[in-house]
Amino acid sequence: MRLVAEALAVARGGRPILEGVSLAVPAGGALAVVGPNGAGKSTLLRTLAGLIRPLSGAIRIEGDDPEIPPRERMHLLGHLDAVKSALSVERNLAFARDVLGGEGDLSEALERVGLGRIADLPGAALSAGQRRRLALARLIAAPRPVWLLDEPTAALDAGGQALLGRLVGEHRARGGMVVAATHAELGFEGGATLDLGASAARSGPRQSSTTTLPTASTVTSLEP
Ligand SMILES: Nc1ncnc2c1ncn2[C@@H]1O[C@H](COP(=O)(O)OP(=O)(O)OP(=O)(O)O)[C@@H](O)[C@H]1O
Repeated sequence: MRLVAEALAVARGGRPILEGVSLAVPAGGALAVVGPNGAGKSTLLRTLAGLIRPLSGAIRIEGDDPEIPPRERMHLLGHLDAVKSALSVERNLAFARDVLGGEGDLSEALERVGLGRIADLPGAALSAGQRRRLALARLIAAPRPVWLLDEPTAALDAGGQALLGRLVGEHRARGGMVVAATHAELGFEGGATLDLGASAARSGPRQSSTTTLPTASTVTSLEP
């Protein structure tokens, strides 16, 4: 499989944000999307995820069943971790798994992200880092080949960041693809970078950005 976006142009609120943005992420590949505040990193991820319709351009997953829309192959881990306050941690995960269509074991996923002991706690009681860990559990409980991660280290402690690194490494080793918007160094081994531009916050839409990535054979797992 290969995630491909070609010549994306995206506007928000009637204002052009992205123009001529192309990328390609092969199986096992990782792409860090960087740029200053307002550059359009989240906009790009939301567009890839099918939440924003581009003005022009194309998004596809090569090598996949053409009948399946790309968005159904993607996980978006956004700024808002979408935790339902009244539901327990485990019910939150069950809900997300049902919506996303996964079959992963809930208890295993919660153990993996360090939330096993608070599976019965209501979502409202979670700290910011715990909410983020619950979001990571969704990646495990409902496996999908493309992970779109928006500032994935936000609110995570050192252990949580190491966990994220291991999960990403395992996902890539299985042939999964990762696109991460970030201000931090994520250390994705063998990954590529897409820079949405230094003048982003002040001027017009991002100029054409194209990146290609190493083939899967050159991409190995990520060290924690
Ligand atoms: N709902 C919206 N309506 C109109 N404009 C929006 C909307 N959401 C974002 N924008 C604008 O789109 C531009 C890109 O925003 P985006 O959130 O994609 O940037 P970003 O690179 O992720 O920024 P940050 O590093 O601050 O998270 C900004 O100028 C922002 O004001």
